[in-house]
Amino acid sequence: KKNLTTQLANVTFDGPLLNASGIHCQTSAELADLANTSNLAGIVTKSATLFPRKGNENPRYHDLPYGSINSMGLPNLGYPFYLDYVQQEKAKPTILSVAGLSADDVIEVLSDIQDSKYQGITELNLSCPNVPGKPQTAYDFVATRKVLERVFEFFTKPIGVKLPPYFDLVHFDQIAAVLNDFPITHVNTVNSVGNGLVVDVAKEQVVTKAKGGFGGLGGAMILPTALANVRALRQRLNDNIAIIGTGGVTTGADVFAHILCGADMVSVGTQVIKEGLGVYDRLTQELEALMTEKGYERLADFRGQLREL
Ligand SMILES: O=C1NC(=O)NC(C(=O)O)N1
Repeated sequence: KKNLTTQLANVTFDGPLLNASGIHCQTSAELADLANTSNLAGIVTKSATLFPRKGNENPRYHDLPYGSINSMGLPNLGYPFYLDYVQQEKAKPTILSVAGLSADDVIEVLSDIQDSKYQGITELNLSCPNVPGKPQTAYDFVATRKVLERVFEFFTKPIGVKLPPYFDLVHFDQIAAVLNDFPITHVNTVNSVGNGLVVDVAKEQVVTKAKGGFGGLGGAMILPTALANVRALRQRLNDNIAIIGTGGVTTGADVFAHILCGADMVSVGTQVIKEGLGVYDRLTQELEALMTEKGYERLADFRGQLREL
């Protein structure tokens, strides 16, 4: 057994693995499953909005050999349900994910969280690509600064942000310049790669209904993008901002790679859907075997130590 404990904000997790927000975390039953999942160190809730949402029409999730595409549209039970849940949850630490259809909605939800007894970590999802007509806020650096300025006028509890993937080094510089101005506890990078399109050649049609079939990409195919975002943000963000690496994890080596690029914790989404919650045991075993092979005892022995040529 290795020492896989990880610190995020004021919380100690007994391992590095989380569920990606949105995956098996929307209902009481799903959340209870997560509480009973070995080697899942913490629970991230489905991004919650001011009011409950049914989300987009089906089909809205499609599995692929190399990953997934989804166009869920933020289906959730409304933030009060999740705020109540995280104040009850005792089995393992939680990250309460929130999203807004407008900045005003975000402020209203976060005000209630600020006034609540919840002392855990909150995560502001600024990157959902699947609400028709709504932008991925974090692609707009001015809007992102504005909403964070409004948040930190009153919010004093631990809070991080869920980011979309960026693809231009200048954009890494720009988002880091915004985030470094705020007392956020972490960034969670990446959300799905927005607005991909999967074509069913046999049927000559798209595979998801909303937005003409455009949806967020996940799974193995986005690993290099996820690793680049973890690495680039680790190189640019203040040391006191932790990183949750998300995207493309299917093996223990992928978990190792995320941590090598600088991730403090790693979340898993698509692979949970493909393999089930037993995936956390497998990823942990594979990570520990790799650490043994390489002579590492703790995650800090190799975190952020990716070598250049
Ligand atoms: O932030 C999100 N990312 C996704 O890939 N899908 C969900 C969603 O559509 O609800 N939200």
